[in-house]
Amino acid sequence: MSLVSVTDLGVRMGGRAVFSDVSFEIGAGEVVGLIGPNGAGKTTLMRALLGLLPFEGQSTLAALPAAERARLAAWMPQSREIAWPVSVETVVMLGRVPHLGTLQRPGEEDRARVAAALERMELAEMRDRPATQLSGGEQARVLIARALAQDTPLLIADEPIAGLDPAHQISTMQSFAALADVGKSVLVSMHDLGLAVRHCTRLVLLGEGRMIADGPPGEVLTPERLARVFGISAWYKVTEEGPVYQPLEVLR
Ligand SMILES: Nc1ncnc2c1ncn2[C@@H]1O[C@H](COP(=O)(O)OP(=O)(O)OP(=O)(O)O)[C@@H](O)[C@H]1O
Repeated sequence: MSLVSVTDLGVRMGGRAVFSDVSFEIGAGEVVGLIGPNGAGKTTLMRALLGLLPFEGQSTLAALPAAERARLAAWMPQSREIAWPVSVETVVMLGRVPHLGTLQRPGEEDRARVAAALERMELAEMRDRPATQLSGGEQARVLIARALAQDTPLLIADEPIAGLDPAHQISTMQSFAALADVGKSVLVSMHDLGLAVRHCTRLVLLGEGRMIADGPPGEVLTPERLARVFGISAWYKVTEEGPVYQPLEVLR
């Protein structure tokens, strides 16, 4: 079953095409890493498929009414600023809004989902602190927890691990894998190719104004593509500890 399908998607901005003819589907149980150099159009692609900006082509998600879309997909944008001095728990509870009727107060299930998301992102002890007083990485974890609490079949996250310490980068990617294990899916943009190879079931590579590749990580990141698209070389090996991918040198 496909959770989202985009066909011939294209976006123009500032009078030029950011990308065109992008087509892919995300099924249940996938962690799809969206990779590509700065400016390749990763954020633009995510916003377009959510219907947050004008595009050419089709997106099944963008075609849905807003309320239905919020129950199908949680969106974690790149900007991390939490503007209001409300508690961590209150911010995470906002993830439950799509599940509440007008003027309906959160119930037992909502509180349980929020507690699980706080636990998952190791925020339980900070639940009463004003979110604005947390560090940048802690605020990012609060927003990931909010997206987890939304409890949607699909989570779309724009560079969620940027700025997190190594332990929280790994545990966040493991949280995404755990979602996939229970049949949910994640579309996650990221620059850390090592973590992408290790934790994503599939990679979509964006560059040169189009989708260059879509497939298993080891097949997408060939030395030729790495050199052409990112201008780097890398060392890759499937070890007893899982796949290890280490960027090495700049080639240009
Ligand atoms: N509002 C805008 N007007 C004009 N051009 C824009 C606008 N927003 C983005 N762009 C351009 O679209 C291109 C893609 O931007 P986007 O932010 O989607 O890239 P990205 O792959 O997410 O980059 P990064 O890895 O740096 O976050 C860039 O060249 C950018 O300059």
